Amino acid sequence: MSHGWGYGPSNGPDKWEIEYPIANGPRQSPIDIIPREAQFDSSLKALKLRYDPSNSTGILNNGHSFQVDFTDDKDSSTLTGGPITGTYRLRQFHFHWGGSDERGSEHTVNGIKFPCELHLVHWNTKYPSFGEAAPQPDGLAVVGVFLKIGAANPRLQKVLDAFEAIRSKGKQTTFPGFDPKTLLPGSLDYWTYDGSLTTPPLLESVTWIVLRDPISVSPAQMAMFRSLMFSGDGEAPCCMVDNYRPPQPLKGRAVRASFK
Ligand SMILES: O=C(O)Cc1ccc(OCc2ccccc2)cc1
Ligand SMILES: [Zn+2]
Repeated sequence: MSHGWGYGPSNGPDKWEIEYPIANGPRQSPIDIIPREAQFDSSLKALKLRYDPSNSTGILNNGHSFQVDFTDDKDSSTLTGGPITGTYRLRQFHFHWGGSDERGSEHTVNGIKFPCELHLVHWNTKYPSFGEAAPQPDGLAVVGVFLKIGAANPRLQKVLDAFEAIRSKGKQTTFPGFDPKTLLPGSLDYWTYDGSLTTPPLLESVTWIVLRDPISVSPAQMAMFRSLMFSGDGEAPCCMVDNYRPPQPLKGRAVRASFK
């Protein structure tokens, strides 16, 4: 039975290099973002995120996180502008979080961890599909949004309310009519750099677009994230927590800012 990667002591981020040597590659993610070392780039365009709620289809516990999937057979939910050229289509969004409020995000800012981080995954339509785009250096663009402890987030609650149907690995249910724009902060100011998937296969194909401003999440809502299970029904129960990869070496990469 394949051991499979995960976030535990025997299969976690420090072990991924064994099966995925690119883990030590030149453009790995996440990274620690140091704002005063980011270069303001006046040529960076504003992010344009146009999402059609009718494209949301389902929500799935994939054993590493949960994801909300979107139909991506048309240019109806897209990312344009920002640091990218052309049109990228929304494929799915998912989160990474910690076992307590002082950790959980993948990217950090001046070494500070947030309790949770949202990733909106888009693929470059110059390629015929997500699968063909995923290995290409300009194949994917992921928008990262930090979650910060504060007031309960009613828009996020719509996602959390689906959890009872996807408690354990492999469970999924329909999730129609959800607008991911409701999970974005008021400002779309961002940092951007060339990076990778933050989970195996760790492909170095992601243009990262990390929003400066967080959205809110309450402690009770964070507890709901932690009520999901890495484990499947009939397996030894294991709470889905700390499903984040720590920051990786920058290796000379530039981090650009869309704002002063
Ligand atoms: O947002 C992230 O964590 C990066 C990331 C983005 C997309 C993603 O999709 C799964 C996947 C992508 C390519 C090949 C196999 C599986 C997996 C990770
Ligand atoms: Zn992610």
